Amino acid sequence: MFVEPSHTKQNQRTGWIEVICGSMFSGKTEELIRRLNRAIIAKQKIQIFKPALDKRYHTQNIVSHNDNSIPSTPVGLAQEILQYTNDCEVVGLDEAQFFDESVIDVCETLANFGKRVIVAGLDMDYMGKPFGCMPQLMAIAEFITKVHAVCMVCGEVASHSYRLSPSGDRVLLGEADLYEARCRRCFNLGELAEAQ
Ligand SMILES: Nc1ncnc2c1ncn2[C@@H]1O[C@H](COP(=O)(O)OP(=O)(O)O)[C@@H](O)[C@H]1O
Ligand SMILES: Cc1cn([C@H]2C[C@H](O)[C@@H](COP(=O)(O)O)O2)c(=O)[nH]c1=O
Ligand SMILES: [Zn+2]
Repeated sequence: MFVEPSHTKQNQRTGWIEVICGSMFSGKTEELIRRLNRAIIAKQKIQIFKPALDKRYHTQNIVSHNDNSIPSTPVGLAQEILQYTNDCEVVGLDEAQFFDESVIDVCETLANFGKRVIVAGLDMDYMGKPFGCMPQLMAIAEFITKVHAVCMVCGEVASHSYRLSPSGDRVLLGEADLYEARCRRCFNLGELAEAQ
């Protein structure tokens, strides 16, 4: 389990970036909420953001597949985050794969200002390709946690998000009606069957 480093000297604090990545249903949002709740217990000021396009479950809150939730601010552009984060110590971002590419500079700026930045997002899309700015965010992060789901076909460790619909759009919001967590083998077998 990830244990956060402590900010020791108030006036000499360094910031950092943490990335939580994995497939759908792997527990990214749960882990983000867990870390943010611990920051709240530690009496730190937090701000949480999600891309405005992600309106599943709730327009404001971040909600996990097992119904944990925490209030957030939806933003259209990543740059808007800088307007809300002046006096906070911890910044959380969910569904980071959907943010525009300025999210990389925004995270770096926040960390350079001494803030703890926790970013959760899908590392791969439904084709098994790196998703949005997640590779760049992982490159600049101090800490990366890859979480895993359970393969819905064989029960092994799942790293992939298998799309059950024929849509070829990269962005297709949905839940278990449209996606299944799968291990590498079951993901590849599914792709193969579709191609035949
Ligand atoms: N195939 C699966 N593997 C693991 N957890 C699953 C699966 N399907 C549903 N879940 C539920 O999803 C929860 C994780 O949800 P969440 O944190 O929202 O994941 P993510 O943000 O990675 O999509 C688990 O605690 C579990 O209750
Ligand atoms: C793989 C994949 C997913 N999406 C969408 C589906 C969901 O709305 C979110 C992921 O949510 P989660 O919290 O990680 O479960 O992303 C998509 O648009 N395109 C994809 O390729
Ligand atoms: Zn499998």
